Amino acid sequence: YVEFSRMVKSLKSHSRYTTVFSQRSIMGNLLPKIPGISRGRLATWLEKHNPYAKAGWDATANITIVPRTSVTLSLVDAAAIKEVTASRARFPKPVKQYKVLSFFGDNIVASEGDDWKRYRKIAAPAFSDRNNKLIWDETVRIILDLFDNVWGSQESIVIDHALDITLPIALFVLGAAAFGRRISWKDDEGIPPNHQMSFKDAIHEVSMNCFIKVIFPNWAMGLTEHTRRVRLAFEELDSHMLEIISKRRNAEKKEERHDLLSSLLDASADDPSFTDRDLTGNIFIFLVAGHETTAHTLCFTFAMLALYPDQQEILYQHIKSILADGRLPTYEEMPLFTHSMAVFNETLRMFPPVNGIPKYSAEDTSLTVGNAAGDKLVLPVPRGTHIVINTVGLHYNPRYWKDPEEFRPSRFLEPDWPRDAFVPFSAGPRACIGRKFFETEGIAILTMIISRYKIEIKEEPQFASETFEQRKARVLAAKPGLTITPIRVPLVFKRR
Ligand code: HEM
Repeated sequence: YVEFSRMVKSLKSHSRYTTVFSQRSIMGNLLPKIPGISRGRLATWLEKHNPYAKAGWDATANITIVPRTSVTLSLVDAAAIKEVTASRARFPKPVKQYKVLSFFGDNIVASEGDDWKRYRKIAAPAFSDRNNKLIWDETVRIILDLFDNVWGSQESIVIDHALDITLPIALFVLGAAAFGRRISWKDDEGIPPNHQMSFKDAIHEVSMNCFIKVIFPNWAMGLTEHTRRVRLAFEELDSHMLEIISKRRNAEKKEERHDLLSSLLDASADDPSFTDRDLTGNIFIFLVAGHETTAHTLCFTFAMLALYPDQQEILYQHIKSILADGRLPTYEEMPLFTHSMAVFNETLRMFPPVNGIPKYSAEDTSLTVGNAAGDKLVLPVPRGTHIVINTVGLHYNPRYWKDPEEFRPSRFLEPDWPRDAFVPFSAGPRACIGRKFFETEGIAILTMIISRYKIEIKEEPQFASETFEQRKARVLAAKPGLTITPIRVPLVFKRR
């Protein structure tokens, strides 16, 4: 209580609001917006920069009572965010909040201090240029497989929800580039002896149902057929992973492989304290961290290009200028696809999958925040204060982004775009280690699809009379998930 009252006092007259439940509590995540009780799960996404404009400062404070009395400082000021992300010791990650992600073992995401340093050091070589080349080549193979063996000679392909293709694409790339296991669109692998599920089915079930494992304790997973299947998938993926590891360790002839698992195995060979559990924990976390984030970003990117055909045409013309003869793009050409990168950056600005990045203050300190008028305010930040980097509020902050509601990829082609005000991958030493992984697969996917197909929104009779704004709101509607989730993006891919 003493700590809490010190935190509240330190806010002096700074803008604050009180709710019973914090966003960190289960109820805070379940309840809708009820003034004084809960902010609602989608609050950060829906409110964007508005609460800060109203408060007159690019930081607001939320006083909460459950799970315990606390003050959460939410930031949309680029300089303050840079300071927080750069100072890992002063503003560490509240790892307790991530412990639920340790089902397969401790890992890089759910650790801090020396453990995290060790994991990061071992994981870093896995995200090398050689792995990026593998990601590119595997992505090209997966998209060609989609074109040839799923879409075939059809002139137009109707997809009821774009996630139906972006989730498998992201999963197949992870299967190949993280686990070294190729998965194809059509083939159904059989169930190997000693297993009740194939690797493909286990990895699919696990990645689609992570949130169930996060929410339900193990005993409750036995209650329904669906949760029992999810539990089985987790057990099966665990044993598939351990088998892959043991096969690689015991292989007589070591193949030269560049997938994440092989790199982790090589890098951990000199560290006897790095166990198989550390390996499964870290490989699994790449799946959690890299699947939904990538699939949702691809889905919103396709939706935006379909909603804004002029932007799609600019992108198509740029891709065509590089691949004039219709050939496949190569990894070496990746830096040339500047428009593809700009489209992704603009989508990640408008739809950052991770809406809030949590930190806390490990000492009594202060942060300087600004406002639209150019004033500065020094906010005392007592030890124990929770901090949230609000990526949505920052990305829609008009101090940094002109007309933030507009989809304008060209802003990322300007040499002086505000880099500190763009943090979809966080920043500083704990920034996303998979950023280049995503960019590599993303550019290969977008370039191949746009060079062959024109993306349009599916026309449906029941929506014939809607305005552009209504259509946009419908197509871009999102719900909460591990990351912000598009509800239904119906598209048509028309062969060019
Ligand atoms: C659009 C794609 C992606 C986005 C927007 C994204 C975003 C983020 C963010 C915001 C963080 C910081 C989280 C925090 O501090 O709580 C993070 C960390 C991380 N991401 Fe990503 N990510 C993406 C793709 C990937 C991929 C493809 C992988 C791996 C294959 C990956 C692996 C990781 C890992 C291991 C961390 C923890 C790093 C550490 O703590 O040292 N991410 N990501």
